[in-house]
Amino acid sequence: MTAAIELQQVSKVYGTPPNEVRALDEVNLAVNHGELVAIMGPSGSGKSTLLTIAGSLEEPSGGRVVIAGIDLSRTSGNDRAKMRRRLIGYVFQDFNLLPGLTVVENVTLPLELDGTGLRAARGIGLEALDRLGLRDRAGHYPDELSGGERQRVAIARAVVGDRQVLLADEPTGALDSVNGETVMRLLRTACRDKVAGLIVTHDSQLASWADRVVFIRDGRIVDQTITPPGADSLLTGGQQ
Ligand SMILES: Nc1ncnc2c1ncn2[C@@H]1O[C@H](COP(=O)(O)OP(=O)(O)OP(=O)(O)O)[C@@H](O)[C@H]1O
Repeated sequence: MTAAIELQQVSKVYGTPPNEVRALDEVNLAVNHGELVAIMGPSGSGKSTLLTIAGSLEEPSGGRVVIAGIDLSRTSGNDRAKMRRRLIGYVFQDFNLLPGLTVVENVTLPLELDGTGLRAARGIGLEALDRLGLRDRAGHYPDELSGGERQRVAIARAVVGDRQVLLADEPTGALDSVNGETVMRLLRTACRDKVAGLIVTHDSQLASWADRVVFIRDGRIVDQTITPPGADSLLTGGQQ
């Protein structure tokens, strides 16, 4: 099976000698469709760099990134932008919702940018909101929502349409522990089928929602643990 995301010998060097920083050092990582992988590691170890490179928001200094079988180094800037809109969803700690758009408009924006008609986009957006328990908030503006609700809107926007890759950098960082658990459960659910998820978190309790936890230090993967099946349901007393 082709992995949804594949990093092959990926390195990233910022700056120039003598001030260069090797943020990633020949990282190999593959995430399959339906798999959720958590990245953990100390501050400055390269977690965010790994995520931005996996999401084609930055280019590696060496190595290859392959998304859904497509080698990004062999695509044009235009095609990469298209892939980012169509295949990859991003969830950030500060939600990144546009304040002047309603909840459903925020969710459907990536679809519309990609040419989906207004009505069709709205239908798909409402369905995604429904799945996240936010249908009744569709016409509200982001500043009328709680932090947990805003993060759920960001997840709806990230998984709407044909997304195959979900990338999240500290997606629960601004939330209390109850909302943090809810968001992790939703990310877990979003990654059950075709979507591959890669999340950065510093919270080992939340990381245990993932199928696999990858530990990174000084830009290198130093360890991996596989979460035993059913561990996430133990955390919630079986509620999914
Ligand atoms: N644009 C940049 N220019 C120069 N150095 C950078 C840049 N971005 C990141 N770095 C450096 O690369 C290294 C890895 O940074 P990165 O943000 O990936 O770490 P992180 O593990 O996500 O850290 P944190 O947990 O503190 O967010 C750090 O030493 C950082 O200072």
